[in-house]
Amino acid sequence: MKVAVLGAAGGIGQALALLLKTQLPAGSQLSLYDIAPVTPGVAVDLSHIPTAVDVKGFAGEDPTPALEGADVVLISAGVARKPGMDRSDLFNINAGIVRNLIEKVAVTCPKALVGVITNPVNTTVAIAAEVLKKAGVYDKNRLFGVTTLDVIRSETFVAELKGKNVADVKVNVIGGHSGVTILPLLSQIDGVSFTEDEVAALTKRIQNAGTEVVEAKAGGGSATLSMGQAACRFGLSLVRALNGESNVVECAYVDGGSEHAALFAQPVLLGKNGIEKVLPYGELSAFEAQARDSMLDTLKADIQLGVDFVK
Ligand SMILES: NC(=O)c1ccc[n+]([C@@H]2O[C@H](COP(=O)([O-])OP(=O)(O)OC[C@H]3O[C@@H](n4cnc5c(N)ncnc54)[C@H](O)[C@@H]3O)[C@@H](O)[C@H]2O)c1
Ligand SMILES: O=C(O)C[C@H](O)C(=O)O
Repeated sequence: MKVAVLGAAGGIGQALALLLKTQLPAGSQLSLYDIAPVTPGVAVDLSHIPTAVDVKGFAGEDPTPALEGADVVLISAGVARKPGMDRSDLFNINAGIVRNLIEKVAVTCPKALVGVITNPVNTTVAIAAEVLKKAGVYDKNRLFGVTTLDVIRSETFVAELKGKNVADVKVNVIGGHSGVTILPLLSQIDGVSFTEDEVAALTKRIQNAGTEVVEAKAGGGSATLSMGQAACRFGLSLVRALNGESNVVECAYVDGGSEHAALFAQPVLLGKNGIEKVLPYGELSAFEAQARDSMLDTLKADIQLGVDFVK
């Protein structure tokens, strides 16, 4: 099994690479790529950790050597927010970065499962899909926007608020990955109930959690460590499914035939070919149904921006 991380010298990339080096199954290969010249050194550093995961690092303009033979590609290359910015403000720089990297994926490892972390995810995944279509290798079951951070935040905040063991709290988050498009389904959590005020406040906190980190880091970037953990969880789920494990389910932003938008985050069952089945997200409360419906104009506009960028 070979996992490639693109953007591997960055805040997310290094945290993710460390977690993968310690948690990928024995015999896996970890392939790190970044334009930053330090990247081979990051790989040497990780290679001293005693696990049976082989690590190689590549720098420079061309990601091809890192992508050769990759089964899973996780992309966190690009710029991060500073206070006062929205994720959409990253579009101008990150759109071109994702397009160029996916063009290489299309040629080098078109069958890989690809997880896009780079923001604005609502748009960069649309860009990735269009690039893969243009190259004639698009498989909607193999492309994912990584929204796992919204899931782990929801689980953490709910456990904190309700005094639960976080290991017992499971939350699905649907929609997209920015502001009002992030919709945690709090009404469905087993054994937990909320007042209307709690639902409103918690939903808002989860939607603004990225900004909470950006402001706390005060110009030093956005979530990197929690995102490294989230991306590791998602990447390992892809690997487990590729290795034949059953019942691997994650929420992700996918082209899953949603009635709401061309790309929509919801739970998916993962298998050897990526998405095995798009799962229904269940019944919504009145609050959630209203929130879902009112996010759709924003989500569709974000997707269209990506489609237009490639066309
Ligand atoms: N999906 C999510 O939930 C989520 C969460 C947090 C951050 N993000 C996004 O992830 C991205 C990365 O965040 P970060 O904190 O790691 O940023 P960072 O600046 O620390 O790291 C980004 C890395 O990308 C590299 N890079 C830039 N252009 C590249 C290219 N063309 N090819 C390869 N590498 C390239 C840089 O050299 C840098 O090492 C941002 O867009 C951020 O908004 C997404
Ligand atoms: O908020 C950001 O800019 C980064 C990321 O999308 C997050 O949710 O933390």
